Amino acid sequence: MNLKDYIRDIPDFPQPGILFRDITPLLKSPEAFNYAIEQMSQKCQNLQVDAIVAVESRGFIFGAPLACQMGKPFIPVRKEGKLPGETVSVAYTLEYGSNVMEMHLADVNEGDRVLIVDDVLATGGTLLATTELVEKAGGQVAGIGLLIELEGLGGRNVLGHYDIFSLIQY
Ligand SMILES: O=P(O)(O)OC[C@H]1O[C@H](OP(=O)(O)OP(=O)(O)O)[C@H](O)[C@@H]1O
Ligand SMILES: Nc1ncnc2[nH]cnc12
Repeated sequence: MNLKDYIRDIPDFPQPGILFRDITPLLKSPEAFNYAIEQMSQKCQNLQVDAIVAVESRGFIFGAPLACQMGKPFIPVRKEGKLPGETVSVAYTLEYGSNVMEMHLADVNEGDRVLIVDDVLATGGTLLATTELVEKAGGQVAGIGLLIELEGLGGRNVLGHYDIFSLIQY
């Protein structure tokens, strides 16, 4: 199965100059979607993961089924103002904007090994901010799992020493 066949390129979305990698064709194929989750699960088998953290909203699409498949807790990172409990928060920039994200402080136990999941790594701003949230809450980043890595945008350099895997590279 070639997962790239299920990604659609949309030029100039959401802004002029951005080549948007659209995952919706993959989501419409149960075979491709299931294959992607299985591949992610296999790639993190040796990471000794205690919990999965994923970023609203496209990160949830991959993080939640992966957590179910691995039998691990799912912890949502949400955009500002959505989580009702005590949160840790961080401001960040991404390829086409800036934002604030939050996570419930009590969702991560001290020393937990957390796998962070998202659909796309572009500049790395979103994932770097997510690593900060996990570490502020007392967790350790066991690894970062992605469907797509946009290699030309240098996200991997921003994320330095973390263990990163991706299923599709451009
Ligand atoms: O590496 P970066 O430059 O930070 O970009 C990657 C992020 O951009 C997208 O999220 P977006 O904020 O567009 O939100 P969405 O998931 O709600 O569509 C994508 O889902 C990643 O989280
Ligand atoms: N080029 C891109 N395509 C899809 N999602 C993205 N998130 C950040 N950059 C992106």
